[in-house]
This record gives sequence, structure tokens and C-alpha cells, in this order.
Amino acid sequence: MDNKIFVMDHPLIQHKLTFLRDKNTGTKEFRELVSEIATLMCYEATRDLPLMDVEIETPMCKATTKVIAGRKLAFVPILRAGLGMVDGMLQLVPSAKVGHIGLYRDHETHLPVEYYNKLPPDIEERDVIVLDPMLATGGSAIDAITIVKRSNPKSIKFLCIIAAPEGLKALSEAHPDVQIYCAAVDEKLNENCYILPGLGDAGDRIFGTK
Ligand SMILES: O=P(O)(O)OC[C@H]1O[C@H](OP(=O)(O)OP(=O)(O)O)[C@H](O)[C@@H]1O
Ligand SMILES: O=c1cc[nH]c(=O)[nH]1
Ligand SMILES: [Mg+2]
Repeated sequence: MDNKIFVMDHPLIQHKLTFLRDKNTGTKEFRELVSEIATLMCYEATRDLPLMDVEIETPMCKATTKVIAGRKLAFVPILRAGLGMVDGMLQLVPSAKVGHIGLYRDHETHLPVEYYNKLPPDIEERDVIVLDPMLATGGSAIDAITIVKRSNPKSIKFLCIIAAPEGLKALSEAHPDVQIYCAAVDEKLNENCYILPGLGDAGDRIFGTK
């Protein structure tokens, strides 16, 4: 695996992840937790944003201080479940543009099927963070990043909450230039390509469709 894989094992994230995994957690709380975890992960995933000096005056004196150096971001959730992370990310970067890529996993083959694609027109000027709570086989993330790459963004990161080792391997081999951020690396996939222990079907739990 060539990529840097960052596992964000901050205590606040690990604590919230426990409640996210719990099968007794209902839709409202699940949604809130996904959003809160996304905010915490956004903080870490934007750590390398470049800064520049500006001159200001405090009530006391003139000072040279820092602001983010005009770097433009775009968040690209993979529908549906990635939508649950968008508001949490926008809490920290409200000016980011948001693109959408619609993919679902075919129930028999477990392969992703594309059904929607709308990206910001100026994406080539932007650093992109692709969002999806689950990285299972890696097929959806690989296809979504391939789609984003066609529009030539400045850089791409992938941010998920739970990753399976199989997905991390597949994604880092397919896109070795993409940094991957996750909150946990789980044990393995089951025979239906669901993550164990995982949290079940993220999309269904966010939208209450099961
Ligand atoms: O790594 P993979 O094996 O591709 O699996 C991960 C994908 O599966 C889930 O989406 P799903 O197909 O359930 O669609 P949904 O978000 O609409 O529920 C999840 O949100 C990822 O997009
Ligand atoms: O465990 C899994 C695997 C894929 N998609 C999910 O939502 N959960
Ligand atoms: Mg789903």
C-alpha cells in the first residue's frame, strides 16, 4: 500500500463510533453521530491546508497573523450514505462546494453501479475530499475517485468512518496517490461483503429505510 492511511483514533471519535455501531441506536441519533464524526475527521483531514500571513490590528497593536491561503475545497459525497457526512464537514469549511456521485452496490455482484454524477464546474481549481462512511470491498470508492479524476482536481483525499482491510488494500492499489482517512479499520468482510463488526448498512441507518 503506497498511500498514507490515517486512522483517526482520537478518543472522542472512538467514543461516538461505539454508539454508531450499536444496533439499538435509532435513526435520529445515528444521523447526528455520523455528522459529528465527520466534523471531527474534517478537522484532521484539513491539517495540511496552507496558511499565509496577513497584517491586522488587535486592540493592543499591529500583528502579523495567519489565514488559510485561498485554497479551495470541494466535498464529494458518494450517495446515499456519504450525504450524512456533508453537513458535518461544512460546519468547519462552510465555503466548500459540494459535488455528488450516485453509486449503489449491486446486491448479487457487490459491484458499484453509477446512477448520478454532478461535480462543481471549477473542480480543477479545487482540492477534493470524497466522502463515504463505509469502505468495504473498495469498489464504490475506487469508481467514485476514477470519476472525480476525469475532471482533473488539484488533489483528492478519501474520508470514510469504517474501513475493511480488503477495501483499504484495493483502494490504495487502485489510487496510490489518494490519501485515505478513516476512524477504524475493522476485521474483515462477511460473505455478502458487509463489514464485520461494522455498523450494518450505513445508508439504511441514516435514512431509516430498513
Ligand atoms: O466498498 P464497497 O464494497 O463498494 O461498499 C461500500 C459502499 O456500500 C454502501 O453503499 P450502498 O451500495 O449500500 O448504497 P447506499 O449508500 O445508497 O445505501 C456504502 O455507503 C458505500 O458506498
Ligand atoms: O458493511 C457495509 C458494507 C457496505 N455498505 C454498508 O453500508 N455497510
Ligand atoms: Mg446502503
